[in-house]
Amino acid sequence: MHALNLQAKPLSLSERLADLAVDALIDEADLSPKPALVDRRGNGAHTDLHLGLMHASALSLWPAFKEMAEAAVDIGAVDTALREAIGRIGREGEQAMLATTNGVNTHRGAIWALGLLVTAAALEPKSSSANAVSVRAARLALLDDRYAPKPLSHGAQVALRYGARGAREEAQLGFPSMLQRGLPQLKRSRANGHGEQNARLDALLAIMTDLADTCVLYRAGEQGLQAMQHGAQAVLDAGGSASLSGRRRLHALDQQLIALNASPGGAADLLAATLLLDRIERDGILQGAF
Ligand SMILES: CC(C)(COP(=O)(O)OP(=O)(O)OC[C@H]1O[C@@H](n2cnc3c(N)ncnc32)[C@H](O[C@H]2O[C@H](COP(=O)(O)OP(=O)(O)OP(=O)(O)O)[C@@H](O)[C@H]2O)[C@@H]1O)[C@@H](O)C(=O)NCCC(=O)NCCS
Ligand SMILES: Nc1ncnc2[nH]cnc12
Repeated sequence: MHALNLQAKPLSLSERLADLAVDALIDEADLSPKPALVDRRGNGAHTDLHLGLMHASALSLWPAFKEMAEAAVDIGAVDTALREAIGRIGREGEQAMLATTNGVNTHRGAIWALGLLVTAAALEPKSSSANAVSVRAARLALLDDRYAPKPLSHGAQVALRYGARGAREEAQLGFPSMLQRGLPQLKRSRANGHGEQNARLDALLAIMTDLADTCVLYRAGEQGLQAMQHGAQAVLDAGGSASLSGRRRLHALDQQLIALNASPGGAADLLAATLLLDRIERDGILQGAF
C-alpha cells in the first residue's frame, strides 16, 4: 500500500450494524435527565452502576453484535440454526460484559433486544423499516434455543409472582412498547420541534407508560410499576420534557422512583433499541452501502 494512502477500509454490514448498536447504547446512557437511571448527572437508583461502566459495557458488546450480524449473513434465514447461533453469541457477549463490569449486570436486556434487531436487520438489509426488522426479530425470538439455560432470573421470578410480560414476551410480540409507544413519540416530539434530547426523553417516557418492566417489579413491586407508568404519563400529559411543567413532573418522578428504588432498566434498553431502529430506518445506510 502507498504510504500516503490513508483511506480507511469501508466497514462491512456487520461492523456497521455493531457500530449503530453500540452508538445507541451510549446515546441512551448519556441521555439526561432520565428518571432513576444512570445518566450524566449520576447513578439514579443504582449503587453498583455509573456512566463510565455503562460506556465500557456498551463497547464490550461490539464484537457480539458484529458476530450476530455475521451469523445472519452466513445462515441467511430465520431458523433454529440462526436462533441457536445468536443465543450462543449472546451468552458469550454477556460474559464479556460481566468481565468488563466486574460482575455487574449493565445490559442483559439490551443484548437480547438489540441483538435480535441487529440480526434481523442483517438478514435483509434492503427491508429495513422498523416494522419489517421488528417482525423478523420477533420470529427469531419465538424459536426455541435448545442450549439456553433456564435460570430463575429476576424476570422469571416476577413473571411467576405477578404474571408480568417480560423481555422475552416483549420481543416475541414484535416489541409493541417500541413500535407503538417509543418510536411514534420520538417522531412526534421531533416534529413538534422539541429538540433531539427532549424527543428521546419523551420516547423513554412513552415506553415507561405501558411497559411491565421486570427490573422495576423486582426492585419495587407493583407499587413501583404503577408509580413508573402513571408518573411517565403525567410528564407527557403536562407537555413532555420540553415544557416547564413537564420538566417539573419529570423531576418529581425521578425523586419518587429513586425513593422506591425503582430503576426502569428494561425501558432504558428499549429506548436504546428504539434509537437503533430509528437510525437503521432513517439513514438508509444499510440499503445504500450493501
Ligand atoms: C430472554 C432474556 C432477556 C432473559 O429474560 P429474563 O426475563 O428471564 O431475565 P432477566 O435476567 O431478568 O433479564 C431481563 C432483562 O431485560 C430487561 N427488561 C426488563 N423488563 C423488560 C421488558 N418488559 N421488556 C424488555 N426488556 C425488559 C431488563 O434489563 C435491564 O435491567 C437490567 C438490570 O436489571 P436486573 O437484572 O433486575 O438487575 P440486577 O443488577 O441483576 O439486580 P439488582 O440491581 O436489582 O440487584 C439491566 O441489565 C438492563 O439491561 C432485565 O434485566 C435473555 O437474557 C436471554 O435469554 N438471554 C440468553 C441469550 C440469548 O438467547 N440471546 C439471544 C440473542 S440476542
Ligand atoms: N441508563 C441505565 N441506567 C440503569 N440501568 C440501565 N440499563 C440499561 N441502561 C441503563
